[in-house]
Amino acid sequence: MEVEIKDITKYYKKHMALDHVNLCLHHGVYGFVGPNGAGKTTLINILVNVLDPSGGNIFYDGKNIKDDIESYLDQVGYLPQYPKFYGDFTCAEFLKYMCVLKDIKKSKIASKVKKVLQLCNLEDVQNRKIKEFSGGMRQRLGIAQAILNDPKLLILDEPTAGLDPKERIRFRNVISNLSTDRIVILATHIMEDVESIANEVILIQKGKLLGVKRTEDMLEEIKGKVWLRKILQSSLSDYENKYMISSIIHENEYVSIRYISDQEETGALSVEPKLEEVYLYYFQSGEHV
Ligand SMILES: Nc1ncnc2c1ncn2[C@@H]1O[C@H](COP(=O)(O)OP(=O)(O)OP(=O)(O)O)[C@@H](O)[C@H]1O
Repeated sequence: MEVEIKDITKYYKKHMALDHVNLCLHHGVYGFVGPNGAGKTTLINILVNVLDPSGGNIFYDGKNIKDDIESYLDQVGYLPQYPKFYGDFTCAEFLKYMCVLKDIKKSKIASKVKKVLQLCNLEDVQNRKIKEFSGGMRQRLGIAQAILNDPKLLILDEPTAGLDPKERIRFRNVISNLSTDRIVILATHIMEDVESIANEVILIQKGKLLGVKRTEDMLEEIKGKVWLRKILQSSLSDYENKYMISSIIHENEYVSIRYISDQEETGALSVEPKLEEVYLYYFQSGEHV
């Protein structure tokens, strides 16, 4: 299984939202990461055929998706950034309805719905109306509808935004269990999610692909560049002007800061980097990719 994104550009009027993006994806979970407005949703909308690119092509297993868009879309599952549901449907009714829209054979609907309810931990609430669902339950329902057709390419646009930690972990586990033998693209700003489930990270900024990196390689790259130091409150602004600061904890007249510096920082403690700090390192200046 291979998805190849070849030379994709997208203009919104004169604004270039994607600038000759080239990318080749194989099975596994990819974190799709970049600042607001980087072009993630635009590329996703092109991948799910909601938008046409201004230039370039997408190939699925070597075939241009435009040559047989129906067969390609049969392989795609998609959870949009802001999914809409019919609140008066029960969870199970909604999934059955989605099966019909997805053209799933009538004889298979009951077993498909049962399977996704189980995978997404929704069995207990299958007969409740969606309007009564919490944010986490809605997101799991969003995944459930996206995997009804057992897609080989599963695309999730910011699926854990707004979820509490327990629901996020639950959601991450669901995604991990789905990741064998398919491509999962997870667009997110939550680096903790990327760290715990993605094998590789696609980095995008201002419409340009910066690279595809393994999470452990990214962490390795900034090893020895993250520092912890206790400073006086009064010198905080100097540090803020000079460094990328990833955390600030106030303790009376002192502040504990974690910050990123390429230089050896005498008097500061070198600490294990977090993926959030990698994000800062890559995107604050854009120089490091
Ligand atoms: N329909 C549109 N018309 C005009 N410009 C658009 C449209 N959709 C997106 N853009 C612009 O294209 C660029 C990429 O937007 P996009 O939504 O793809 O970014 P994103 O990485 O998904 O951002 P976020 O993380 O905030 O969701 C931005 O500059 C945005 O303002």
